[in-house]
Amino acid sequence: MNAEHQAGQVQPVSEKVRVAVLGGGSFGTAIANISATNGNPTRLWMRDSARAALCQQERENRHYIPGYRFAESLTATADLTAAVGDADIVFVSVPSSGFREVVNQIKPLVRSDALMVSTTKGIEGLGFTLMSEILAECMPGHKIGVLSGPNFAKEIVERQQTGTVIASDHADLIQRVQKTLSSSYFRVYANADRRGVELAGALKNIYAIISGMAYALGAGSNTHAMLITRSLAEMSRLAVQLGANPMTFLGLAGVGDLILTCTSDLSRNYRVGYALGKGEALEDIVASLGQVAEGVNTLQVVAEKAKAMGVYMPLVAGLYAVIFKGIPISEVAHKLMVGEQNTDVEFMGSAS
Ligand SMILES: NC(=O)C1=CN([C@@H]2O[C@H](COP(=O)(O)OP(=O)(O)OC[C@H]3O[C@@H](n4cnc5c(N)ncnc54)[C@H](O)[C@@H]3O)[C@@H](O)[C@H]2O)C=CC1
Ligand SMILES: O=C(CO)COP(=O)(O)O
Repeated sequence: MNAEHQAGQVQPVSEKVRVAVLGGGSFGTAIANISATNGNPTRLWMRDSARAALCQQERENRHYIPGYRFAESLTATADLTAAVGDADIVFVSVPSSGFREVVNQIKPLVRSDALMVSTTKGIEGLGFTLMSEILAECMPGHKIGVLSGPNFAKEIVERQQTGTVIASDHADLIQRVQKTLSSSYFRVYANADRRGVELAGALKNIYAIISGMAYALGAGSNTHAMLITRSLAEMSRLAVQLGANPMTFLGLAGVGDLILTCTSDLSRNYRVGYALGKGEALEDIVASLGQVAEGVNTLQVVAEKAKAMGVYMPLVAGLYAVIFKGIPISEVAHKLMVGEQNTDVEFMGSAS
């Protein structure tokens, strides 16, 4: 059950499930409404009670996704016990910075057989911990999954045909999530490589920043193609060292999400890179974004990890030098092009 194309093997599961989605931002709202549109009683939890009440009253999350009408089965709430108490599936869709805090809050409230799924694309700095590892650590005994793919919330709510990936060691979790979320515009593929799918979703944000920066500096099509391809090589090189399946990087959660976020200004990470390329200061960019761009934190965590593990990641090192050491982009770009040639083996495994 390793390949994405095996999504077609869903067993019929007739009953609807009770769903909780934690995090009332763009993606949490989109996932919750997909589930509710499929008829599943779904609670969307947000920490701000005034906003939850407003969303419930207006039947939309006007702040994050204006005009996206809530399905009848969707309830917005700030009551965490009510949200997760009877849930069959809990999706955690808060940014990585708040993930552990939220998981610790729900720990005593969730049913022992509830399926836990992270949709968050980030890495916790302390110990290079993935979100599913936080779930495993804080909620032992629960079946855990990761949902990731080329999935702009804005396009999901427009019902643009979209593919995503649910990754888990547990076939029944995969089937449940497929049944809960699948529709004519949202296809959910299966993958048993949880680690690879999760790493891919987090790592691509770094390269989206680089692509946005290159675009701002007027890079041509040759440059963009080189950047995206070398990004894929670099991210899979690290992930394989961390136990991921390289094939995952040829799928939707890998190259699919990388292409999406490296080529579209709907990506917040791409927009951060674009603004950096135009000379704006990082603090100003992040402050004006109003939404999370996980790539900046992920960059720091990954740069340290690559150094500690001795994994060759020149693009990560280059972006780190630009953002955190103040080295001019032109200098870094020049070094990347004329650096030691013998380390630039194109394919993994064919070491020089
Ligand atoms: N927006 C998108 O297209 C996609 C986003 N993602 C991932 O989903 C995660 C969430 O992203 P978005 O919903 O887009 O972010 P967002 O910035 O739109 O919303 C984040 C939400 O989480 C809430 N939040 C932040 N810290 C919290 C805490 N400690 N406790 C409770 N709530 C907290 C915020 O108040 C806000 O409602 C990120 O890791 C992102 O990479 C994944 C796929 C697509
Ligand atoms: O992960 C995403 C789409 O798949 C969203 O990317 P951004 O966080 O860069 O907007």
